Amino acid sequence: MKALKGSDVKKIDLLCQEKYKIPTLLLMEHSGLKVVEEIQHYPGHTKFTVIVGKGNNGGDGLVVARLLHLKGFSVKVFLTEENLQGDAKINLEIVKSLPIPLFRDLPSLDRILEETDVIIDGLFGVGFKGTIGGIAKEIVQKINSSGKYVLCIDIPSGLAGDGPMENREIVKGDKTVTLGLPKENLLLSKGRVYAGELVVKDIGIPPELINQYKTDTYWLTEDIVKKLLPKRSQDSHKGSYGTGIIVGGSKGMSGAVILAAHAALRAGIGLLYTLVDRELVNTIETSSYESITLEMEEDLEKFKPILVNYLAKAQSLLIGPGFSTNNREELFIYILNNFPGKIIIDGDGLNLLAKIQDYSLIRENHILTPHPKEMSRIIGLTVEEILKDSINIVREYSKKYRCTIVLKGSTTCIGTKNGEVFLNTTGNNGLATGGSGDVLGGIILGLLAQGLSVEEGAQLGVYLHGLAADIIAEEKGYFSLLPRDLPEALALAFKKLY
Ligand SMILES: NC(=O)C1=CN([C@@H]2O[C@H](COP(=O)(O)OP(=O)(O)OC[C@H]3O[C@@H](n4cnc5c(N)ncnc54)[C@H](O)[C@@H]3O)[C@@H](O)[C@H]2O)[C@@H](O)CC1
Ligand SMILES: Nc1ncnc2c1ncn2[C@@H]1O[C@H](COP(=O)(O)OP(=O)(O)O)[C@@H](O)[C@H]1O
Ligand SMILES: [K+]
Repeated sequence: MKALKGSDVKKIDLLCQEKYKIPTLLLMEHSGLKVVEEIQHYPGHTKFTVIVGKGNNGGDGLVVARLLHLKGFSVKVFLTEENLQGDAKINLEIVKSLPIPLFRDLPSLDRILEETDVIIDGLFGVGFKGTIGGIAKEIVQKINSSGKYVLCIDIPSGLAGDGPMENREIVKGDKTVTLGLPKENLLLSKGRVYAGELVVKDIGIPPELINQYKTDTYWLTEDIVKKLLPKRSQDSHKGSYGTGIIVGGSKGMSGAVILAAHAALRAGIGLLYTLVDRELVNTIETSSYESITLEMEEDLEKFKPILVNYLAKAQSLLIGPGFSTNNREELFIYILNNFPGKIIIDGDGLNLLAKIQDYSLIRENHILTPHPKEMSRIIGLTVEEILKDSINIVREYSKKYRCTIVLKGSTTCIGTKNGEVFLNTTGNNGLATGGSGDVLGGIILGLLAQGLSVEEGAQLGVYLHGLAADIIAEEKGYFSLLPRDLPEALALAFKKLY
């Protein structure tokens, strides 16, 4: 599904009017209807307060107030400004002609909120810019301290639709009904905290317009990833599903390779090699039956001719899980320069990259899979700076390095060399255990071996990894989920998509 920037909303409004002759007043009516439709899911809530700001978000709020009143609910409107314009003004006049109580003085707000079941936030929409101050700031504070159920129209007031999310007063919603298409920041980890449950509602924008409208950010939804599934056929053999190599592991960190190996195998790979230090060979052998274990030699010069043969076997390579960064530089550089296939650089592979600081090693068929701290080591911004504006930062660096970047988190941002960003929201806090990232690397490795491009493998892999965790959590909850559970649950995740 496409995700919009604040500026896209205005452009889409204009296209609706000019190309499809749909007046914005109709879109506003539709928006109000869809918000009310969502409110009706909550029986027992009969008293509503709508907070109305001076823009079109306030106009949507006024439609909601009218429709709730017509349905017989008790509705109060708190107006921040008398002087509304355009469609919002028309809706204010309608509300004024009905017996809906209107309030304007701030001191009355505490009492009104006290008496309400649900607060509907129509203070600011995507037209919000800069910082929040004055009366608006006080209103947001009152909403947030009310303890009442808060439903945000389009976006929580104070949250920017796209771009950097500043630390300031923002409405904390229980639910956000976003209109037409989701706005970029609603899908990021930080924005999701304010949005609460996110519901996307169709407001009558013609599908032709949406299909033709170009965006460079997408929400990874089932319809997108389904198309990326590798094909399997009855008439096939292990050679049909590709070969991959995992280069990783070190003393005390053999588990990372085992997790990645199980994941690659459950992702459908035909043949899997692991390349590890001599002291790990036995451990890997006894834990991963289906993979073939290759032994790394300490003297790189002597090892090179053997290594070249190993590398020639595979289409995809994962380097980094549990690899350690001690004395690995030369081997790392050699592999990056001599493996022509698709490479996933994860964990200590990324730390080596940050240590070596030679980003010319990165090529188009490489995927970097950093968590925010690893990203910070590579690009030199702080974790906070990265999380505040992840979409634009991932876009900038995946274009700059001309590769695919998977910035992991509760929302994972995938940037491609062409500047597209895909946002993934499958997955849950059960994944917040060391080892989950190793499983992700393995899944992507398996998909790349089966012929997916780096862009496709990253999208499908990240989606499946989260979906596997969601499938487990549905039955068993979040606390006890372990990375080792994920490879097995992948089977159900694939089945859900096929
Ligand atoms: N195509 C769509 O998606 C549609 C969107 N509509 C609604 O329209 C909204 C956007 O409307 P607008 O562009 O009027 O914008 P908003 O309703 O977000 O309001 C912005 C208003 O607040 C003021 N403002 C901005 N930043 C401020 C700040 N920091 N402090 C104080 N005041 C500030 C602006 O000057 C403007 O008057 C959407 O979020 C949505 O709710 C619907 O009405 C219909 C169709
Ligand atoms: N709260 C969460 N919600 C969804 N996904 C999460 C959450 N926490 C972690 N993850 C996912 O788990 C994985 C963790 O990877 P990483 O940080 O590299 O850890 P590891 O040390 O296990 O390799 C990533 O894919 C990330 O997106
Ligand atoms: K709002």
